[in-house]
Amino acid sequence: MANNSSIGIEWAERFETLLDNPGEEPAAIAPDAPDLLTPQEMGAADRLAVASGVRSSALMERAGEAVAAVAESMLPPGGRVAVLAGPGNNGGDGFVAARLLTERGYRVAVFLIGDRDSLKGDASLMARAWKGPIEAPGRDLAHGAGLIIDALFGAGLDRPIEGAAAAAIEAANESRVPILAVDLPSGVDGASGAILGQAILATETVTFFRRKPGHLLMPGRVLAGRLTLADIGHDLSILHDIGPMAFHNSPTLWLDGLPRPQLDGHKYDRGHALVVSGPITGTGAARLAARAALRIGAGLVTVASPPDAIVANAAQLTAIMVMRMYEADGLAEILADHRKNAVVIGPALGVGDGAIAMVSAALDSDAATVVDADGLTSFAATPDSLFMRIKGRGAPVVLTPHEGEFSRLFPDLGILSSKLDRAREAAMRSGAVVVLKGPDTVVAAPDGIATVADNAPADLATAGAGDVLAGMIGGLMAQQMPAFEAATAGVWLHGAAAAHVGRGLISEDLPEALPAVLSALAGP
Ligand SMILES: NC(=O)C1=CN([C@@H]2O[C@H](COP(=O)(O)OP(=O)(O)OC[C@H]3O[C@@H](n4cnc5c(N)ncnc54)[C@H](O)[C@@H]3O)[C@@H](O)[C@H]2O)[C@@H](O)CC1
Ligand SMILES: [K+]
Repeated sequence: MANNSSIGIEWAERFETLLDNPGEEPAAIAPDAPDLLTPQEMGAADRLAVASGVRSSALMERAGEAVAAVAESMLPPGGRVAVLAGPGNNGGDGFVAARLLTERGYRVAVFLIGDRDSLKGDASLMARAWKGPIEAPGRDLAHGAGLIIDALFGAGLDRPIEGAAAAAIEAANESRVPILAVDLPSGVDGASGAILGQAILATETVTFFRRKPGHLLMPGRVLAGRLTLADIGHDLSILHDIGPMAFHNSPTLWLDGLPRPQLDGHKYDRGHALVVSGPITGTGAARLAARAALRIGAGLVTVASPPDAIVANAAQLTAIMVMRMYEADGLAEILADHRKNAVVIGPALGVGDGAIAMVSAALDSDAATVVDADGLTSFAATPDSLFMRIKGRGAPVVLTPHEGEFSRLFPDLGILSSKLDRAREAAMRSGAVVVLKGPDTVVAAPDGIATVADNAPADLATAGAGDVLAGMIGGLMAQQMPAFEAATAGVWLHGAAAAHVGRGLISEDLPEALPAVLSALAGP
């Protein structure tokens, strides 16, 4: 099916290349290593490392060492550190960091939730290697401390935090002392970024081998603070066995596939994007999308305009063409010209039967289609009819809902706490690539491959920004970029364009910032 993604496959191939050329492999883990491992996958990675001959206690020692190193960067020698240790291996990392920091001249107090004798395995081993006192945490646990190390819960968190652990988290947060979280801020679910009961608000977090989705998804991203990724001895080949399905949205993933104008190329080689305009009262959204499609490199862009809005559109467009469109039949006629190979429909389209008919006409064509905004909301009562049309066509479809539009099309998926799972379920159900927008935009393909973006500045929450994104994705698909890659690249470029503009951003600025962003990506 045309919607299928190739990022997972490409990434797997890159690992093959890395494994075949070990000399080219960087010694330290690249900070933009894009794969994300769920806590379950990370558990598998730990087991695979141990199976390959690495001692589990060595992994924990290195994890504690990485925590101690970051702690040293946060507090001068001689400072007081309060380590909060939990009942599992996250606590074990805390005991290692406590011992190493004591050896390096820090004054360390360890507070344990639970009972030392109940600790198991490596955590028990590391607790025995800690020669200092162990206290039960009270309200004053942070008193006099210059740093708190949060080693309460990490990957093993499996229920809401309450009781003594919740009280310790509350005391730590209220103390205003900087907090260094081990692996995850305690209380944050590593798979979803959701808070289970109560969570640490960390200044910094050290995690191991690869980031977890919870480090990028909200609110986990905010609770984690600055993130350090530490290599604790996992071999990269492990990733090959695990086959991660989620990735941090970064250019590493899609830059090779980003369309570039060719010297011997022609504008007709770069596709023709059609953007459907709303009625006379709502034409600006289509023009924003059209401008974005042109800026991102589509060879030709046309706005299909209802007759009553044609003057408004024509008066404000120059390089972009305008065509008169008589409702759904008119759209079908325009799209019968197969050179128009991508269509963006939905921004300011209006909600109702007219919009349903027009989206259906777009989906009956051969053009790659982006359905956004009113185009989505119009199917709130009949989402299955939308999904049937998507599944019944050959060309790819990208749906770009924000949370509100998403809940109208997929009302039952609200119970899933993970945005990743919501987007994946929606992609599977609809047959489309789903872009679930927000500060942590997730792009998911029907086969389960997904990306999470973290580069959107707060300024991007402005009127019309979604129209620009839809146009960018449509413009990339007009240039033959596959749907999942186009959506992922579009989301990142959208965030980068907003960051380039900075404060005072309005949506009109976003297409205008693309040349600088694209040029920077293209290199010297
Ligand atoms: N497995 C390994 O080989 C390694 C693990 N490492 C560390 O180990 C951590 C994972 O260790 P674990 O799997 O032991 O998990 P955790 O240490 O995160 O917590 C597991 C323990 O907490 C309990 N628990 C879970 N939720 C709770 C709640 N809400 N209230 C009270 N108790 C709760 C569980 O029953 C279990 O006893 C990682 O986050 C990482 O910090 C590192 O040392 C590196 C090596
Ligand atoms: K933690």
